[in-house]
Amino acid sequence: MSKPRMLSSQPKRSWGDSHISDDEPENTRPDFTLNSDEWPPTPPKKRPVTVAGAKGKQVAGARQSSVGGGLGGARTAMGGQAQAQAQAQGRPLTSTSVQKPAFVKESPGGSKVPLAPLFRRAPSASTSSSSSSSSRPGPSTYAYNNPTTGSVLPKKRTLPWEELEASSSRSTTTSSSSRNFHELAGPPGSKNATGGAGRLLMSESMDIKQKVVLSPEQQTVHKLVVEDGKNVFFTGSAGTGKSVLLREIISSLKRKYKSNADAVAVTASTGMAACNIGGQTIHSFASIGIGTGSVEQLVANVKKNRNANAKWQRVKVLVVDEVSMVDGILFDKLAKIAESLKKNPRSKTAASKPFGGIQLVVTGDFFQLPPVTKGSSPTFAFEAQAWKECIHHTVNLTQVFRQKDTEFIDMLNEMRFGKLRKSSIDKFYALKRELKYSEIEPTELFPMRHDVDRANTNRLRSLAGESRLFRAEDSEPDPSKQGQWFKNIMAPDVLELKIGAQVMLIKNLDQNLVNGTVGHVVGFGVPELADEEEEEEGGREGWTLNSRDEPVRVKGEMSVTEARKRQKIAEGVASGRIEQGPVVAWQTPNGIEKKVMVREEFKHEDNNGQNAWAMSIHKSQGQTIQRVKVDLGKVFEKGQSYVALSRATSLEGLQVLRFDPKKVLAHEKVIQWSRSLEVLS
Ligand SMILES: Nc1ncnc2c1ncn2[C@@H]1O[C@H](COP(=O)(O)OP(=O)(O)OP(=O)(O)O)[C@@H](O)[C@H]1O
Repeated sequence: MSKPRMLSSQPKRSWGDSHISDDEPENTRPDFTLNSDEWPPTPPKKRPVTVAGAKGKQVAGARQSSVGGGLGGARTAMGGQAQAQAQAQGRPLTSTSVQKPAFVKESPGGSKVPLAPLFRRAPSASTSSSSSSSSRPGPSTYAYNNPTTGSVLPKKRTLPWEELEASSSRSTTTSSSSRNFHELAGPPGSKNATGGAGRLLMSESMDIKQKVVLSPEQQTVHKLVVEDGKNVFFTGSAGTGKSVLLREIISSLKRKYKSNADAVAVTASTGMAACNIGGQTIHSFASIGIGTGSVEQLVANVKKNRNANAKWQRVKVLVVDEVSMVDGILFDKLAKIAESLKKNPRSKTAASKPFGGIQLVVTGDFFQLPPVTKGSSPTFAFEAQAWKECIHHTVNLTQVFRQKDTEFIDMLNEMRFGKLRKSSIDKFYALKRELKYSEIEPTELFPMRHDVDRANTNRLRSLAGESRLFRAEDSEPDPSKQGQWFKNIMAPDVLELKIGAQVMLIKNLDQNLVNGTVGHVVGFGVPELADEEEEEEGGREGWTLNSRDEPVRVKGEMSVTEARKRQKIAEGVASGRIEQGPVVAWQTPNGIEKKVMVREEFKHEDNNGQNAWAMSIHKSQGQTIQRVKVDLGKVFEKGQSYVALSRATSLEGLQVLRFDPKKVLAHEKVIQWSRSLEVLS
């Protein structure tokens, strides 16, 4: 799997979203730590951080950092131009990190916008016995009835770097892992560029990725999967922590099977969703192309392919994310393929085990986006025969983390089932009012991709100043495969930015700078300056260089070493050897502005996040967004309204345009199926 590195911007690929029916990734989640004894969680201890400054080095602990973002906009043409420019400059265009910044627009200062704290709502009191309705090992379906009243997660953190001098007067923070941003078409020696003038300092301490503790119900699922080895489907409404849990499960399973790299197949229904969990599409894993043809044909094809067959033989656990978009017919086919391929031909008595004996870990919310069909009604995975035979445990997560307002949670739940009360309808209508904001504009969600592109392009064009184009590099060594990965990630492969562009973080940098955080570009800087840190903080005696490049002792200036280094960097920037990246002022959930130099490496599992002024509802699936403006006018899919509105963390941060209760629909089959779910205490 290629490890994409991300670069900078210039639209080659638009930001907004890919096609409505395109695969769309889900967001990266912060790291969570399982601690069964501890709930509510206690904040982890801060760890000291060391910083590597030079390109390609890492800031310890900030491995997941990165920004994503994108603007719709001059994509193809600019991409080609940018590429040509980069090639002309002898710069590589390969490498797969993708950086997706979230960009938004400037705003004339103002109050900070605090993000809503994480909320845990007490789960419903309903509990009952499990049922088992299959002839196979009886599937049980339950929700964990969590009696605790959780507390808010630790919020406080400090970023590792403070950029003292950026192109704006505000302080800046930087953190990142490998920096693999490359500017393509930035104006050489741009005035906007921080260039050698920027200096990144390490701030006091850095509690990078603070651990989040899984809730008891999440832990229950984790145990069922990892310790008990059960076939589990866990579901739950939007914001109940399915993605967070899945990430933890994947990493635990990988540890469990560390001697067999192919033991855990991490897959999802779409490329984008797969990318978010560091996996591949279910089709790709199974080596079945688009999955047409009979089971026999598909099995024969796999057997002809040595690698594919070996992969099937070695797999022990199959993880499937976003299962709501997996077609039920495909699910049955996969089960039969697995049974056929995993059958032991040497054993006369060997009967096929369900799904070939592979452990299944499946998650998703069938009330969200359904399988893509051409006109006909979709067949859901839960309708598959193999589903009944193979899924032994269905767990319904009940604790909503994304929203804290119980009224809002109830409204969303009604919407999920497509049945709104009059009072809720009135409230949704009332949400058409303008949102108040001081700096960061609400991110607009549209059903249609072209509306997203238009919105982002218009906003970018309306900004004064020059565009800077950044291209992601792909670390994939095989030239024929380079860049392929880009289409499956949220980050654009080429991103166009200007100072003032509103962007959205699409990776988790730390506890505060999380996927979905929005900010705006305030300048362009050089990450290499991050090498020079704390010692130079304010007011002490130091050295600088005069116009003849001679060290001169001055008060409050930099050391001669630093001065020389900065000088070299300035020269490097001027000659094009050293590339700059965007400096983004993020509005963190606790209302603090943090500036971060964005030049990150994206790995498959890092992908997450969204963009700037606008994005599609499909792409927003999985996101948590503080201020959202949703236009439901062109909603065309059941579950789409629910996905869109459930991205918001609060009613205060949600504006709904063209709300129409008739467009709040759920699939009847899903409603019926959900009634069959029972709950266990
Ligand atoms: N145990 C937890 N403690 C604190 N916060 C959590 C926990 N689990 C999840 N969250 C937070 O809740 C929010 C929603 O989580 P997540 O995206 O995993 O939900 P989801 O069920 O996958 O949502 P969706 O179905 O909309 O994609 C995120 O901000 C996540 O960080």
